[in-house]
Amino acid sequence: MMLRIAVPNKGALSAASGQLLSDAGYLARREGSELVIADVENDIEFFFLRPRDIAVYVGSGRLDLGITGRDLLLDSSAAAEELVPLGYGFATFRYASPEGTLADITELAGKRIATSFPALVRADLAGRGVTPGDIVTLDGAVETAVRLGVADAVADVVETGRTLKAAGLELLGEPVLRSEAIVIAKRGADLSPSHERLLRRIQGVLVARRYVMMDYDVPTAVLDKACEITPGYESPTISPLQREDWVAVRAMVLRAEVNRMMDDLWELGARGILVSGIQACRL
Ligand SMILES: Nc1ncnc2c1ncn2[C@@H]1O[C@H](COP(=O)(O)OP(=O)(O)OP(=O)(O)O)[C@@H](O)[C@H]1O
Ligand SMILES: O=P(O)(O)OC[C@H]1O[C@H](OP(=O)(O)OP(=O)(O)O)[C@H](O)[C@@H]1O
Ligand SMILES: [Mg+2]
Repeated sequence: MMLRIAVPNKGALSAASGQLLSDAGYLARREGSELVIADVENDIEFFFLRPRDIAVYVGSGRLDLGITGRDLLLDSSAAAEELVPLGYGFATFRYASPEGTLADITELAGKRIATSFPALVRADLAGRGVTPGDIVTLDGAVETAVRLGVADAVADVVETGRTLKAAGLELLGEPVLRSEAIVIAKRGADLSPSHERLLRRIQGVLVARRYVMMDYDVPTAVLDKACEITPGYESPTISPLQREDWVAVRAMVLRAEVNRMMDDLWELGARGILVSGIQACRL
């Protein structure tokens, strides 16, 4: 049977999820409005659904895998679990209250809290032993709830913090959780070879985004030290050079560390240091 995958149809996770699947070699939405597309060549159907509903479909077992936000999964009561963090859609989930009113999360006791994530908030407050006055469940734009007098504080997704600030709210306490886009599956489900293949493709894209390939030449005398700087993903490749007492080294390195590594290698005596992108990989 065709693999069935749930993908966010709009909102903060939609464009990056489409890009990820397209980079992994799957068919992309042409109109941007299709509800379902069949990628016959890869034997996969993609269902474009509301990100909040995706855990429900996957938890029910009707869809094999889905992409959603960690916060949305935790707020749902679906029998679904996180398999792979995807490295985009980063946001924190936080409490906020009008500037200068509350100093600590414990002061939420007895207060009305507006949120689109009632289960997440209930569980978090219960874990802290704080009993709220009421949880006011709203569909969105919860920051406005305080100004309009239906709540004393909010619990919401915060990325830049601009929306909160504009509403005259300030952060309260540390983040409840750090969210990002994730791949989910039905809890405890066995993964078939075709599930595994899709996950390997996605992992391949994620690694190709995070790593680059580094090549350099180094005197044999300092090879060990050079390999400590660039230990590679598994192990660096060492090749002979025509020039005596020198070798060529090739290693995958984290993109974020490239410049520091090049400085260190140069000071060690390495030369001909080249960095190139990884188009795709399976590791
Ligand atoms: N700046 C952001 N604003 C909102 N959600 C974000 C942001 N950055 C990441 N996310 C994540 O996106 C997911 C929410 O998606 P989205 O906002 O598309 O859903 P929604 O609020 O139900 O829909 P919409 O806002 O389109 O009505 C959550 O997992 C959230 O953590
Ligand atoms: O910290 P910021 O960068 O300001 O982003 C966070 C805001 O973005 C989201 O709203 P969204 O646009 O999804 O609207 P919604 O509240 O209707 O879901 C979220 O609910 C916050 O309101
Ligand atoms: Mg939203």
